[in-house]
Amino acid sequence: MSQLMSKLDGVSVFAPASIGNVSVGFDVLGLGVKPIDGTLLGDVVSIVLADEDSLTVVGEFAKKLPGDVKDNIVWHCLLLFNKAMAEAGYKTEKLALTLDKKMPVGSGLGSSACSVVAALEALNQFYQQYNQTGFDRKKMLLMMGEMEAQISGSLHYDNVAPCYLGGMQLMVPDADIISRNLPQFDDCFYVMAYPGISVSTKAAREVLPPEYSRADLIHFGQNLATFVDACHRNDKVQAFSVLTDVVAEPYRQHLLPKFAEAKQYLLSQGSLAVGISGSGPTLFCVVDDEDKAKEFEQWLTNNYLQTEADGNNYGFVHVCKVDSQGACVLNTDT
Ligand SMILES: Nc1ncnc2c1ncn2[C@@H]1O[C@H](COP(=O)(O)OP(=O)(O)O)[C@@H](O)[C@H]1O
Ligand SMILES: N[C@@H](CCOP(=O)(O)O)C(=O)O
Repeated sequence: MSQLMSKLDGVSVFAPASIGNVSVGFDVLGLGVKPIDGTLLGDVVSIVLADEDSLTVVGEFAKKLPGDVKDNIVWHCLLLFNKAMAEAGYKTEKLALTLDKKMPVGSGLGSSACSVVAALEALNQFYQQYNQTGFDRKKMLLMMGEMEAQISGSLHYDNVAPCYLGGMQLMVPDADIISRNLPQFDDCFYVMAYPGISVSTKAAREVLPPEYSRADLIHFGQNLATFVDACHRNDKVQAFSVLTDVVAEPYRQHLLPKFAEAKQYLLSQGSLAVGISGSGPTLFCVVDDEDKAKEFEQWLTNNYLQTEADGNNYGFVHVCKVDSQGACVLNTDT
């Protein structure tokens, strides 16, 4: 073991928060985000060689996760990764995993995706460094999608893809590609307001209607197509002018106290767009002026945060920019 340990002390991977749907692309559009003040908004998974497989959960939101670590999605990621390694004929080792759960659960910030991506990428990085085995981008995305589906009840890549790859990701119906990067607007700020209450993704999917009208279908297709076209032409005004959600927001906003009032206020004050991040309750607001972003951060802190049933307030607001890097290995001294 000591000879093996000297070969590789361990690996830590950070996976960032993301905005699922971005209003116009239900289940098919997602954006990785990072706070401009350097806060690590995302989960970290660290791995070292051990005598037994184990998972330890630490961090601010550890207590919100299942008590038995075998119910934690990170544990399922280890099982899935080991199975894939065996199928590929690669050797695996006993590992001690630590999840630093920095992300609130049921927040609309892609919390489960952060854990899934950090875990699978940490395992992949570990084996790439340890014995030059592991998987390519496509296999990794497929495993990430499988884990996200297990936890949320349906397959959607709009959190795992931007969390893993960074930037704005558009899911394409081609099993060889899965996701394509869309050009983004470098001068835009995304003010992310997590009110501190939890909304389960599964429950927020169940409130959606099973069918949509022809008018909604046309509206949806036109908004998404116009947004994608505007991103490619670097036309910020056009892009954000069509950021309207006809699929989820009308049916979910009643789950988000004060969302409608906050949206109305922020749009009246010059925000380019306001929407529900993922399935909520986090609100995102787009602006292209840093002072305005900070002004909205303060307003949302005063007006959008809520008190949980236990009397605590777990909410926060961050001014973010696009995270173009996605999941990354942290230096051991980070
Ligand atoms: N590592 C983990 N991170 C997040 N959720 C987890 C994890 N492990 C298990 N869970 C469970 O998965 C569910 C995730 O809920 P979900 O609403 O999908 O969260 P989010 O929208 O924040 O990704 C919760 O019931 C949570 O207890
Ligand atoms: N497309 C999904 C996104 C869920 O995101 P989360 O951050 O709430 O897990 C949906 O809208 O259901």
